[in-house]
Amino acid sequence: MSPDDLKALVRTVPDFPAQGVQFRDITTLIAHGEGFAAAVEHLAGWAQAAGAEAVAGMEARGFIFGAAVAVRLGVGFVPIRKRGKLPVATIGIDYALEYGSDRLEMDPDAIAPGRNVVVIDDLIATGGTALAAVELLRKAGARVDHALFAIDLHDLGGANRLRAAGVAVEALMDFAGE
Ligand SMILES: O=P(O)(O)OC[C@H]1O[C@H](OP(=O)(O)OP(=O)(O)O)[C@H](O)[C@@H]1O
Ligand SMILES: Nc1ncnc2[nH]cnc12
Repeated sequence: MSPDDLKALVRTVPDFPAQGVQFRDITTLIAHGEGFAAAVEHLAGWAQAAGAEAVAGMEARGFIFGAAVAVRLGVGFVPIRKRGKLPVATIGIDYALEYGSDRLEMDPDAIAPGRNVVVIDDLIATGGTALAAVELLRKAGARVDHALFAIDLHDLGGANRLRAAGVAVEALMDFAGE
């Protein structure tokens, strides 16, 4: 399936979770077996070309694509969690979202220092989540040079913010970001 075919599988829900936000919903994409597999295959190709030694994904939607790509490549998966979920001492960072703010945490033992980790999420909007994940992984000693997304809301500038932080960015689909 081409990226245009995949784009047609994404549902747009107006005014969720706040007035004026066009929510780009992957539920309909991942419900489609062939579409989900094709999206994972595209992302896995990029992750392999980036030399991924591990994949990191952000709770919750980043787990869906990130874990699938990790299994596809036969590498480990690093879960970047929302606040208060991990049973051990964590490193954490507060960050702003298109529609609110939150905190990401990770177990510093989840990745060996020096490992080449590729960050994967369903979507990049402002880039706040992905930048926080990159910062956390780097704090844990990982090398983070690549981030991959199913969807880029390009008007919101997140991909360029990541590039300014030294991270190469690829996305399967572009959507207007309002
Ligand atoms: O580029 P940003 O402006 O940071 O926005 C993108 C993030 O927002 C969504 O997650 P959300 O925090 O809504 O959580 P969820 O995955 O649990 O639904 C999405 O899955 C990304 O992680
Ligand atoms: N517009 C949007 N649609 C879906 N997920 C998002 N995360 C941040 N902005 C989003």
